[in-house]
Amino acid sequence: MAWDIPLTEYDADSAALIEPAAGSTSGEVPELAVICFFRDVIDEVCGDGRAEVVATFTWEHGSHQLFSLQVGERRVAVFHPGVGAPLACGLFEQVIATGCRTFVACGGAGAVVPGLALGHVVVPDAAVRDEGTSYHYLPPSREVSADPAVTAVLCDVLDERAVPYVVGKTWTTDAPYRETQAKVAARRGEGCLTVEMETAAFLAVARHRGVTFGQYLYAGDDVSGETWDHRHWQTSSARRDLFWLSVEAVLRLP
Ligand SMILES: O=P(O)(O)O[C@H]1O[C@H](CO)[C@@H](O)[C@H]1O
Ligand SMILES: O=c1cc[nH]c(=O)[nH]1
Repeated sequence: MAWDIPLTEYDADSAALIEPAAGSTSGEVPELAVICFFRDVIDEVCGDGRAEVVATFTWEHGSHQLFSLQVGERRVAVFHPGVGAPLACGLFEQVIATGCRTFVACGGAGAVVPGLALGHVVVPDAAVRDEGTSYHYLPPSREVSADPAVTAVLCDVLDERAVPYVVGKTWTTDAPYRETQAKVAARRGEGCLTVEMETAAFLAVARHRGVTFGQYLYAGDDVSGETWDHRHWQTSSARRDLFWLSVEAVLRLP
C-alpha cells in the first residue's frame, strides 16, 4: 500500500528561505565539538567558569551555551543540543553555521536487545529513520548510515581504553511514549540494538552540511522486556566516561 505522506516529498532542488544564523560570538569558536546530552556532566565540566562561553543560541524555551573547553593544548566546543531531533538539529545547524566542523555526540538510549547492560557503550553505524527531521535533509530511505571512517576512529579510542562496546544499528524515534512491544520486536528484528531520538537526524544533517559526525551511546533504560525497566539510567557513571571518550575521539578526527 502506498501512503501519501508529506515526509516523502524531499526537495533537493530549491534553496531554503531561512539559513541557520551564526550565534553571536564572544570568543574564538573551536572547529571540534562534543554534543553532550548530559546536562549534569556539562555543568560539572564547563560550569562556574571552568570553560569559556563563546556563543549563545536563544530559543523560545531558553538559551543554549556553546562552551570552549581547554583540553591540553587544544580547545573543544561543548554544547547541549536539547532533546528530540528537531531541536537538536536546529542547534546542530546553528553551531555548524558558527564555525564548528567536526562533531562527536554522546547520549543515552534505551536497550532494545536483552543483555545490553546498563552503561554498555554502543557505537551506531546506522540509524532507522523513524523520526521526521532527517526526511528534510536526505531523500526517503529506511536507514541512514554513519561514516565508516569516523566509526573506526570512535572504535579505536574504545579499544585503546579497553572499554567494552558493540557496533550496531539504532532506532531513532520521535515518540518515546509509543515504543510498543510490537514495534520494539520489529526493530530488534531488523537489527536495532538501541532506541533514542536524534541519531538518524544528526547523520542526515551532517551529510547535508558536509561536516564530520560520529556518536557514542550508552545503554540506559531497558525496553526489551514485557515491561519497561528504568534502571535509573540517568545516574549511570557511563555518562562522564562517555563525555571524555568523546573529547578524545573528536581530537583524533581529521
Ligand atoms: O539521554 P539522551 O542522550 O538525551 O537520550 C535519549 O533520552 C532522551 C529521551 O528521554 C532523548 O534525547 C533520547 O535520545
Ligand atoms: O528515546 C528513548 C530514549 C531512551 N529510552 C527509550 O526508551 N527511548
